[in-house]
Amino acid sequence: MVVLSKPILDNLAQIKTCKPTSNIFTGIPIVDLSDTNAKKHIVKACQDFGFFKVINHGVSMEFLTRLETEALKFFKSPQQEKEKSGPPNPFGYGNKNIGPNGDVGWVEYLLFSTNPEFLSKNARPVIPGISETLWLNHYPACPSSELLQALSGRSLIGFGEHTDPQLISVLRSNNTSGLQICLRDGTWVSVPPDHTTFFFNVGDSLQVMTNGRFRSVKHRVLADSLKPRVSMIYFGGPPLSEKITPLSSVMEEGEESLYKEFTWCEYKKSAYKTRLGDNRLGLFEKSTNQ
Ligand SMILES: O=C(O)CCC(=O)C(=O)O
Ligand SMILES: [Fe+2]
Repeated sequence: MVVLSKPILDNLAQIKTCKPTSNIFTGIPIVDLSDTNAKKHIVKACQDFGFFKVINHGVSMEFLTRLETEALKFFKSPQQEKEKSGPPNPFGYGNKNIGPNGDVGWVEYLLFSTNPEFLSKNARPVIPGISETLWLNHYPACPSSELLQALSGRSLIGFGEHTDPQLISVLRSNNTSGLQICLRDGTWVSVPPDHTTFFFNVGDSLQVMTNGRFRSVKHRVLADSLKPRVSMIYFGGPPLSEKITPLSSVMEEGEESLYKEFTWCEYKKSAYKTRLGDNRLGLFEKSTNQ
C-alpha cells in the first residue's frame, strides 16, 4: 500500500485526473503564412476544426526562447515571491484555482493585460482597438515518485476542458505535450507540441460573428508527469462595448442569427459566473422555435 503524505494528498484532492489518450492528432491543418493562399486555408481550418498551426510566421526563435526563459525564471522563484504578484484579479499570478467558481488544475499562471494603462511606453497592443490578454501557463512536472505512484497511470488535468470566450487565441508552448482538442465527433486528440510554431484557435465570439460557420473548439491540457510545460497564449477579444452579432458579409440572404444580441461586456460578465467546462454560449443561443 502507498501511504501518501498530507501535502501530496491535499494537492491531489481537488485536481481531476483522466486516462491518458494515445490518440495523437496528425490531421492538424498547417497554414504557411508565406503561401499566397494562406487566407483560404485559414477559413477552411476554422470551419473544419476551429484550430490550426501556423508556420513561417516571422517571429524569431531567439525571441521566443527568451520569453520562455523569462517565464520559467519567474515560475521557478520561491512560492512566496510569486504570490506577491497575485491574485489574478483581474491580472497577476494564480496557482491551481482557475476563475472564481471552483475550477482547479495542475497549473500556475500569470495574467497580463495589454491595455495601454498597464503598459510601459515601449509596448503597444498587437491589434489596436481589440481587448487583449496575455496568459502564461506553467504545468509543473510531477514533484515526487509518491504522487506519480498515486496517479497509477492516470494524467493530472492541467487545464480542464473549455472553449475560449474571445475571438481568437494564439498559443506558443515549449516542446512538452499536453494540449488536446475535441473533434466534432467528441473524440479527444492530442496535439503534438511544436515550439517553433503558433497554434490558433477560434473563440466563442468568432463563432457567433460567423453565425456558427467557424467553430469555437473545445480544448484542455493534461499535465505531463515527467516534463514541465510552459505555454503563452494571446487572447484577442472584442472591445468591451462591442455588440457580438454575425457579420453581414458572411450571412446569406434571409439567414437569421443563431444567437441573441449581446455585448462582449455582457458575455464576459455571464462567463464569469460559470464553470470552465460549461457551455457558455448556450445562454445566448436562440431556441429553434423563436
Ligand atoms: O496552456 C495551454 O496549452 C492551453 C491553456 C488554455 O487553453 C487557456 O489558457 O485558455
Ligand atoms: Fe483555452
